[in-house]
Amino acid sequence: MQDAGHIAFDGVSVVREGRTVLRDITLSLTARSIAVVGANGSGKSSFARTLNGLVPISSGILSVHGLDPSRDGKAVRQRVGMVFSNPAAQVIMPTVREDLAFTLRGRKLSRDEISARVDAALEKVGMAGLADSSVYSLSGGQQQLVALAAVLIGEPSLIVADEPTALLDLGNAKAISRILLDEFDAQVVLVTHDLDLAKRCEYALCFADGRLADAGEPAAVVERYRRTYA
Ligand SMILES: Nc1ncnc2c1ncn2[C@@H]1O[C@H](COP(=O)(O)OP(=O)(O)OP(=O)(O)O)[C@@H](O)[C@H]1O
Repeated sequence: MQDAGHIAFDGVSVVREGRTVLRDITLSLTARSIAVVGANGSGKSSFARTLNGLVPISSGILSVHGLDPSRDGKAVRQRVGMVFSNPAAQVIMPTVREDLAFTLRGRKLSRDEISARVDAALEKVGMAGLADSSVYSLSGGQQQLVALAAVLIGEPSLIVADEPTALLDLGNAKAISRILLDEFDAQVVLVTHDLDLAKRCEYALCFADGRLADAGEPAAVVERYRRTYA
């Protein structure tokens, strides 16, 4: 597709419950990995959620890989995978295998194809041995790996991860960030308060009070963000 890997905001604002939470955002993103940093309440999650239409924009024009999230909802949801901090809220079906297979509903795949894709996705996140386990018997970190596998299995062209490592121990946090930043070969938008993680992305955005306060090379953006609190 012509616009693969291209996210464009043109004068986008978002009003939630009468309050402007994103103001006049204009940017063009083609980097493979994009960190989103900023203070609590600065608009990072609202920004992330516009990308798959979870939060509708109120004005301006938004194009995500050539799609308009407010109009092409179904296509956008197939193409844009979301990962949040709370894994328990993301797993839907009782067993790991069922949960991953659920993502593929409506894709007209045979049972064998579904099974092969489930196994491959679990292999990618290092959970191959737990396919038939109950999701509820897993640790939070393992559940987050399942949630990520459930996104990967849909072969999205963009993953939007909102604080995906916030509740995880160091080992699981490293596993999630390695998969997202080193192994996944499409685009990633990563909202994070972990500034070292942000620096590992190719590009960074910093929000302040609903405005795009800074954008550019991650180490420089992080350093300027740190200085605002010095
Ligand atoms: N569902 C909602 N309805 C109305 N306003 C909301 C809603 N969710 C968030 N907001 C408001 O939007 C503003 C931006 O919130 P958002 O969650 O986007 O910020 P954030 O930068 O992700 O914050 P944090 O780092 O705390 O997660 C805040 O003022 C918040 O109160």
